[in-house]
Amino acid sequence: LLSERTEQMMTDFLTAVLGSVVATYISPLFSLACCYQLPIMIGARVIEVRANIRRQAKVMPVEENAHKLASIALSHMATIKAYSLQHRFFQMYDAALLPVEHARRQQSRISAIVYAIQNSLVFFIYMCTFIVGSFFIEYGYLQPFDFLRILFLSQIASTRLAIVVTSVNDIVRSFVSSTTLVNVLQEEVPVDNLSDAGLTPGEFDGNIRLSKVRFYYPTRPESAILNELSLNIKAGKTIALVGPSGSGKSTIIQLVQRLYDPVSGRITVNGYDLRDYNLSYLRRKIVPVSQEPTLFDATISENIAYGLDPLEVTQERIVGAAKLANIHDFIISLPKGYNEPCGEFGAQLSGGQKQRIAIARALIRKPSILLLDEATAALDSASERSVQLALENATKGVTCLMIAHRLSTIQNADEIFVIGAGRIVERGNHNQLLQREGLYYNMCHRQITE
Ligand SMILES: Nc1ncnc2c1ncn2[C@@H]1O[C@H](COP(=O)(O)OP(=O)(O)OP(=O)(O)O)[C@@H](O)[C@H]1O
Repeated sequence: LLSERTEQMMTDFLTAVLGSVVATYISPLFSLACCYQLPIMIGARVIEVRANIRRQAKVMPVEENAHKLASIALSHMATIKAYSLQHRFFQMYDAALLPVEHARRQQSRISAIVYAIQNSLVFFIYMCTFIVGSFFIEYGYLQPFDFLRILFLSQIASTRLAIVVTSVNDIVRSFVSSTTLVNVLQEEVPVDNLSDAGLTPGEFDGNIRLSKVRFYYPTRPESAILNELSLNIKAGKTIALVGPSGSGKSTIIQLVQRLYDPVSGRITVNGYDLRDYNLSYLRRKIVPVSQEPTLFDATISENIAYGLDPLEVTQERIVGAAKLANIHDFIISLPKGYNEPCGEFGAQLSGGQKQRIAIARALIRKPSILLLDEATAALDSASERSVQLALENATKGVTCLMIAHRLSTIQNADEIFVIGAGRIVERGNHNQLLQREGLYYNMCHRQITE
């Protein structure tokens, strides 16, 4: 009898333990799984995030267009006002933003539906649990106490799981963003502007040699811009590039700056291949002045010294560069002198003044090679004279490679290269080229008769 009682007790005990384990661990999970809470919540979130990401991918280029339009409008405000184009730009901007608005509305709708499902689902699950629980209790499959345990544990579990569900949003977003980021990081950069590697020789004489350079722009590999072009520029000389529009003059200047690398052939400066130099060293030695210099929304001093170590640049150096660039007298006539703001894109200055500040910015770097891409083309004849004077100062003792459409501005160049169809078709000084009566002669003749 004793053994029978003991056996019965043991069985009861084991059943109670097993039942309690099942009730504590398996039943709540089972009930949760049965209630579809987790899969539905996660599923809804994933659908929402994916839909939003897909929509975002479509919206992004549209948003970029709108941003571009806004920045064009800002930088050409004077032209827009002059031609009364404000209304047209408003319409274009509105039209550009319409698809964005549409997509954003769709995104909000999807988010609202998902939010509603998630929140009502909890109450729906309580309802299901009570219905199923009362059924089990009624038919003796479950004790009321166990049911309460299940309910209590499911609540704890669902709160924890809700945290997981909210993170799904971030996980999917991070996954998509990190994929984009990794793609960007893995993209091959033709010229790595941030690299610290490369030569920084103590001597930099300014000899430039282009040997059989072939080049096409990466976006247009089918049209060759330079065809095995070779030219040699001696240190300290002033060289002019002339030729018809689109013949590749600015491209040569960009290659010498190493904004691009030649497809084949070599460009050497100071005897070394451009690719071997440290880029920031190279950019200090080879300085460009373009037709429309970019000034920043900062003071004149800051614009002249832009990018240089503030500890290295004294006011004396800034003033020295401004004097050489023939702009000092104008600067000191301003109410705040060197601390006068230039305005956005240098809007508070004339074309000639901007150009001379840009020349001062180039000169303060003490370049060995100066690249002038139609530096006086946008100026009237009075401004051109003062900029020309600034350039004469700037080019003393440095190698200067210049492009000019007005051939009168390059007559004194040591050598003139006439570019045609990506090659050098004529070379010599002004008088030699006139005597040849070739392309240069015709260009000069056309400009005199115009
Ligand atoms: N970033 C670019 N991508 C693709 N093609 C370009 C790019 N820049 C210039 N080109 C093309 O390369 C050719 C040479 O242009 P480049 O600016 O060197 O000529 P250019 O002789 O300086 O002309 P211009 O005298 O009119 O300034 C042109 O046909 C031009 O359309």
